Amino acid sequence: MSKTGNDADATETDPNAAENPADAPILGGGGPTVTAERPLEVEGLRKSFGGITAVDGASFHVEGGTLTGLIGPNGAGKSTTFNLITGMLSPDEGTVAFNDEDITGMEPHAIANKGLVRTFQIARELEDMTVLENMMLAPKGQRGEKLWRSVTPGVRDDVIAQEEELLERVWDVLEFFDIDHIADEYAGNLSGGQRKLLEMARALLTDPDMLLLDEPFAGVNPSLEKRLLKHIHGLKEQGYTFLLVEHDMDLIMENCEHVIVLHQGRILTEGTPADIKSNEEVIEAYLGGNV
Ligand SMILES: Nc1ncnc2c1ncn2[C@@H]1O[C@H](COP(=O)(O)OP(=O)(O)OP(=O)(O)O)[C@@H](O)[C@H]1O
Repeated sequence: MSKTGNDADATETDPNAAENPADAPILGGGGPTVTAERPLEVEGLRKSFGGITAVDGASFHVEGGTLTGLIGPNGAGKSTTFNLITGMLSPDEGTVAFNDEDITGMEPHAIANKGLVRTFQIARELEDMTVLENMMLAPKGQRGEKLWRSVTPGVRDDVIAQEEELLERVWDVLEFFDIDHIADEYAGNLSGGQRKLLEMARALLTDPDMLLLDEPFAGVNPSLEKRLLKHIHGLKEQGYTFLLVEHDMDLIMENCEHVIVLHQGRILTEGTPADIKSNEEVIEAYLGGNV
């Protein structure tokens, strides 16, 4: 696989994108370190903003090694729930446990260090850096921070060895996402879909056990969407756990094994895609909502 060239659009049209998850690639040397049977357990989560109760006593869990969908009409509380889980917001009530540890109210970086990671849009200031530079910065302040912290000051060989180790891992992840050939491209020049791949690659570099994906397919063309899904299924096969917020109902129904429905801050119901599709309450919530 070439590590040179600036064909920024090459990843947009991959005729070889696998449709069968069994054909999905496997990331060498990766895999989650700890995965509890139920890595994520949310209990009685509540959050109000002034008079608006965004999350109103939500309880649910996510099984390890699954792709679980979190859906609901606009304003149902999905983003707020993500923010409460990842420490961006503190709940008024309730608890969040990750890998059997109470992480309620912890700082976002502490939660990421534990292996619960959310994908983030590439910040404006990172757009002037290349894909490779973006990747090299990714572990700092997140889970890979331990790699940097453990460097003894003044011991140059250690620093070099650790940088080499990081670089090797970076190339592994870039190759896994098929974006190694645009490593020298500025992040600001990437297409919407390529950014999404880079965002996920950065998140993966932090050695997560579980990834929270907030509309990862927004603005992504169908062929790249297929590729992103292929990667997600490949990672799932390796034991990674995913919680996905997504408005495209067909995509959720075709790809998630379990679906949780939020409505007005509460869990309306949960089950297999087939259960959810035929659930009258869900249909009503969506018809009443502004989907
Ligand atoms: N910071 C905030 N201040 C005030 N109200 C907020 C705030 N964040 C969310 N809300 C309100 O809380 C409710 C839930 O919002 P949230 O964004 O969590 O829903 P959502 O399911 O993610 O919606 P969407 O699908 O439209 O993104 C909405 O009524 C929203 O207006």
